[in-house]
Amino acid sequence: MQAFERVEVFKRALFSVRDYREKTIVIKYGGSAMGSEGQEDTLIEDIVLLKNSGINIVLVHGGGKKISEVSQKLGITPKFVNGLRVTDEQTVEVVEMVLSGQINKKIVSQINRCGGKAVGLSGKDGGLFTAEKDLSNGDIGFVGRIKSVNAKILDILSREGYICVVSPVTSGEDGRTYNINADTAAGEIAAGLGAEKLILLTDVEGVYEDRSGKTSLIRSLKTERALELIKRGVIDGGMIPKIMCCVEAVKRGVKKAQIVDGRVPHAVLLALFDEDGVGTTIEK
Ligand SMILES: Nc1ncnc2c1ncn2[C@@H]1O[C@H](COP(=O)(O)OP(=O)(O)O)[C@@H](O)[C@H]1O
Ligand SMILES: CC(=O)N[C@@H](CCC(=O)OP(=O)(O)O)C(=O)O
Repeated sequence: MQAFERVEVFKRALFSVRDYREKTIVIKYGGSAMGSEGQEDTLIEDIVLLKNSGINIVLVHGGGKKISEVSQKLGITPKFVNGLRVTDEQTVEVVEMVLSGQINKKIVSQINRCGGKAVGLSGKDGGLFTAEKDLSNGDIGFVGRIKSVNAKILDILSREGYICVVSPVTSGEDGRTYNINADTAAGEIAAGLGAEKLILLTDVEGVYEDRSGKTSLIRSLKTERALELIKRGVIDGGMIPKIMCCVEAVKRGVKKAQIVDGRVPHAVLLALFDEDGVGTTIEK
């Protein structure tokens, strides 16, 4: 790259940092993007760098793959309805152990080791989420629907320099533990905080129009077309809750939502500073 081209890149990045300063970016880190070689270190680095540049970061993580692995070891066969895990009493215990225990604490300690200040929260902590049983897909057990997000707790921690790392497990008003899809939780948090952007990191480049080939990556998607692609069956499985949460988030005031390949090193920096070059952007 020539010197003048490099300068252009620096300038673009500096202007973007200025535009995002003091705004909130919600990042959802999906289980299927976890564990690719070297990628996790760059994600943690990016998050700490962005926070140090004055951008508020909230990281919501999933861990569906790991939950399925542990469940299978315990003789439970994972079952999904429209991308949501059928969650019986035994499964919800596995979900809480894996998400709020193992994965949340691992990410918190990685951020702290990298020079950031991270706090791990589940929906239970500080009353982050109020929830009730989600019956929109029939009765699929202890799957929750978020009724409200306590944005204040996230604001207080953010203002004090903390990066909030959120596990999508919470209690319902009935005192039971509920499993919430991490995309849905991230969308609710983004809407609750009036975030500038919601970034979903996953294991595909973005949304494909034709699942068989890379050439069909959709760069930009309006909410109506996104819903139509679900109806036509082009979008299915774990991509359904992703699209639904993006659609809901942008309807409720989040400026943009982006689905990007989280297996790529520095995926978050690319999503913020090379917006047109990566993933699928969902706008109203
Ligand atoms: N139209 C589509 N374009 C891309 N991926 C799709 C589409 N429809 C369904 N998918 C599936 O959605 C998956 C991502 O969802 P999921 O496995 O739940 O990831 P995560 O763990 O990141 O939440 C992709 O790996 C892909 O198999
Ligand atoms: C209700 C429901 O489906 N909950 C999810 C929560 C974890 C998650 O969403 O993880 P990913 O982002 O890695 O898919 C589950 O049990 O798998």
